[in-house]
Formats: sequence, C-alpha cells, structure tokens
Amino acid sequence: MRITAEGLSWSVSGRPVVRRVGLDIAPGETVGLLGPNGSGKSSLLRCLAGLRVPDEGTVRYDGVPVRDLSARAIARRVAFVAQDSGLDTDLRVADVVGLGRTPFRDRWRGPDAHDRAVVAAALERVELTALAWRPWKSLSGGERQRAHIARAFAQQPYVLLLDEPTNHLDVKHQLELMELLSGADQTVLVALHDLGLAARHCDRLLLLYGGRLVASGAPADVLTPENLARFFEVDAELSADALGRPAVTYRGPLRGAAPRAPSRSAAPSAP
Ligand SMILES: Nc1ncnc2c1ncn2[C@@H]1O[C@H](COP(=O)(O)OP(=O)(O)OP(=O)(O)O)[C@@H](O)[C@H]1O
Repeated sequence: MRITAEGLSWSVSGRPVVRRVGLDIAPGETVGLLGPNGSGKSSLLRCLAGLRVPDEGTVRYDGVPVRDLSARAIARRVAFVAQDSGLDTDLRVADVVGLGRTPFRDRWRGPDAHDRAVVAAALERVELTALAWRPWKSLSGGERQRAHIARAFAQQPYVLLLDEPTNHLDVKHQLELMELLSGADQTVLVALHDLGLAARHCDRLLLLYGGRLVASGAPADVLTPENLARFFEVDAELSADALGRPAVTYRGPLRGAAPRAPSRSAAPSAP
C-alpha cells in the first residue's frame, strides 16, 4: 500500500511541530525516519496514522484520504507501534497481542480459531511464544516492546508505522527486528535513532529537522558527513563495512556548533 502526504503541518499551542511535509512511500518499501530529539518524528508518524488531525495537508493510503476513513478502516490498513505505550494491564501477553485482531471482530465476539492462529504466528515472529501466557506485568521492557510489535503484526496491516521500536531491545533482537521489517511485505516507516541500523536495513531514509523534511534518499545520500554535522551535531562518516553495507563511524559530538535552521536549498528531492 502506498502512503503519500502533501503539505502536512501540525502545530501544538500555536507552535509548529510538523511543517509542510510531503512524502511518497511505495508499497513494500522500508523507509527510516531520522532526526534529532524533538525534530517531529513521533508527531509526523501520528499524523500519518490518523491519530493527529493535521492543521493543513493530506495523508493518503493508496490514494484514499485518511480523513475519509473510520478509525476501524484505518486500523485495518495501518498498525502503529508507539515509542512507549505505557500499557499497564492484568491481561496476559497473548491477550495483549490479540488486541491487534480488534478491527476484524464484532464487538461482542471473542477470538476465533483464525484469530488465535494469527496471534500465535505473530508471537512466533518475535520469539515470544514461550511467554504467551505470562502476565503482561511480568515482562521486561524489551519483551514488552517485542509483544507490541507482535500486536502490530497480528493486525495484519498493509502499513507498519513504528516509533523507535528498537528501544529496549538487545543487539540480537534489534538486528532481528530490522531484518523482519526490511523483509516484511508491508510498507514500513520506522523512526530510528540508531543511524547504523537505519543505514543497513532501510531502502530509503527521510531526515526531519525542526519539523521539516530536510533530506530524503538512499542511506549514503542522506547520511553524509555534512548532514550528520549540521542536523545531528556529530562528527561522523559513512563508509562500507566488510560486507559492503553502509556503516556509520562517529568521531564525537560537535560541541558548541549550533546548527543553523534548514535553508530552502536543503529541501529533499522528490522520492
Ligand atoms: N502534545 C504535545 N504537546 C506539547 N508539545 C508537544 C506535543 N507533542 C509534541 N510536542 C513537541 O513537539 C516537538 C516534537 O516532538 P516529537 O515527539 O514529535 O519529536 P521526536 O522527533 O519524535 O523526538 P524524540 O526523538 O525525542 O522522540 C517536541 O518539542 C515536543 O515537545
């Protein structure tokens, strides 16, 4: 499913947070959403997920404006994994993952055999089968994060929007998750702070700064030393690792080098 946005803006208390963002993500693409703290990644993802109503602009899924879709219709297309859901419940893990089946069920009907099979497959994908019947509250932070990702898979969406899903995960599970996302059939937009993971696993990167999309393209075109210095305030370079994949090497922070506001010339080229 294709995601497009045109002139998307969202502000809070009169302060612009997302500024005239346009994007076009092709079906099946895995796109990384990058930017320093507070650059507007979560807010943009929420606008795309239909969880925030933009002040201006339009989000479309396969050409259909999100504002024309009911919450249930959106949930049948798009799964959103928040940065920290803060879910506190007495449910068991499989029941939390089973919440992903809600958009497909009548209100009063419990899960059927198909729902249970989908939940079991989703738990398997994130290696949580053994914890399926544990109380939610007993899970570690990383296990909860993987369960939220399983809940998103259980939704069987066409589009996955994920906000820093590798937070709390150990290295193995970070790598497994990124392989899962890059190999998934779904269109994926994933906010990431780990530029190395983004470079290795994403087809394309979008870079937000001050709510504006300031760069877009292949990892090597976005993660240039200039962009890393200007927008992340780090001295770093992109090279190829032993297997020929993009790798980021940090030399250190650039202290006191306050970045300038992005100029119009930093606007991304069309995808
Ligand atoms: N509901 C809100 N009320 C007030 N300010 C908000 C709200 N939502 C976002 N903001 C502000 O908008 C800016 C962008 O926030 P957002 O969470 O979208 O950034 P982010 O790029 O995801 O940041 P991080 O990398 O730190 O998670 C921040 O300055 C944040 O404080």
